[in-house]
Amino acid sequence: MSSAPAVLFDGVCKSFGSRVAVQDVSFQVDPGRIVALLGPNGAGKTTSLRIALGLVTPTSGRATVLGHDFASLPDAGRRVGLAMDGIGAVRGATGRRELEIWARATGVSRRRVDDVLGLVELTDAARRRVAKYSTGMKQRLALATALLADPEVLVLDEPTNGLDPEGIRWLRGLLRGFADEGRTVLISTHILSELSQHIDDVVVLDTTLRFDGTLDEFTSSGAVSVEDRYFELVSTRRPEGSHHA
Ligand SMILES: Nc1ncnc2c1ncn2[C@@H]1O[C@H](COP(=O)(O)OP(=O)(O)OP(=O)(O)O)[C@@H](O)[C@H]1O
Repeated sequence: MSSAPAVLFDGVCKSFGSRVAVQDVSFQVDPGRIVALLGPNGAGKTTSLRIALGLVTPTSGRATVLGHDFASLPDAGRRVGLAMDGIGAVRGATGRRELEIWARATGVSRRRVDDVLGLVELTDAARRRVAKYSTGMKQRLALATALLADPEVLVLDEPTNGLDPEGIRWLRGLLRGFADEGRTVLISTHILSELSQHIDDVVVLDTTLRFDGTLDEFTSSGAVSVEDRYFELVSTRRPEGSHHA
């Protein structure tokens, strides 16, 4: 496994026309950590993740994953697992079929498809069409896709959306087991409530970097609630139209 930072942002800026989405953001995500990327709607979280994954080119600065620009990361498709909106869905396919397509694309054995279906507890639903899945089941399938190649880094956009409390608890255990093996999880979220249960480090963005440290530092060792600290750090009123659909 790589000894480089799992993810590194170095002075990253991104503007879309005159709109500044991300401004001079630098932080590092270390291996073996579960890190939450927090911020209000339109704060630049998705843009930042897309920059790290080579899907968006920064206006200036640089982001690396496992020590490389994503585009030049050897074996990137297997070393980094992604669960983001718009990635994965294959029209009309069953859960198993969708995973098989991804397995073939990344050179993963079909046996691993059964393994990840078991890991995300979708074995019994594997032959049903994804279109009929509940939101929580779709989240599990997205996670299965991300885990397929047994990656070193997992990047998950809002992974608890649609999960019930039992599902959230299950996800927590799964991610902790993953990080305990020295792998890294970067989660983008704006759900604060369950953070304290499964996060090691916190990065707060609101166009600029507002915080980067451990959860313990974030809450001043429990003296301040996650919510109170968050609202101290971000602007609560956002200009009209700052949130894209
Ligand atoms: N492709 C694009 N073209 C123009 N503007 C964009 C584009 N992508 C993002 N933006 C703008 O950049 C800013 C940051 O958006 P981004 O999606 O990164 O925020 P976010 O923190 O992920 O928000 P949310 O929590 O609502 O998903 C917003 O003002 C958004 O409107």
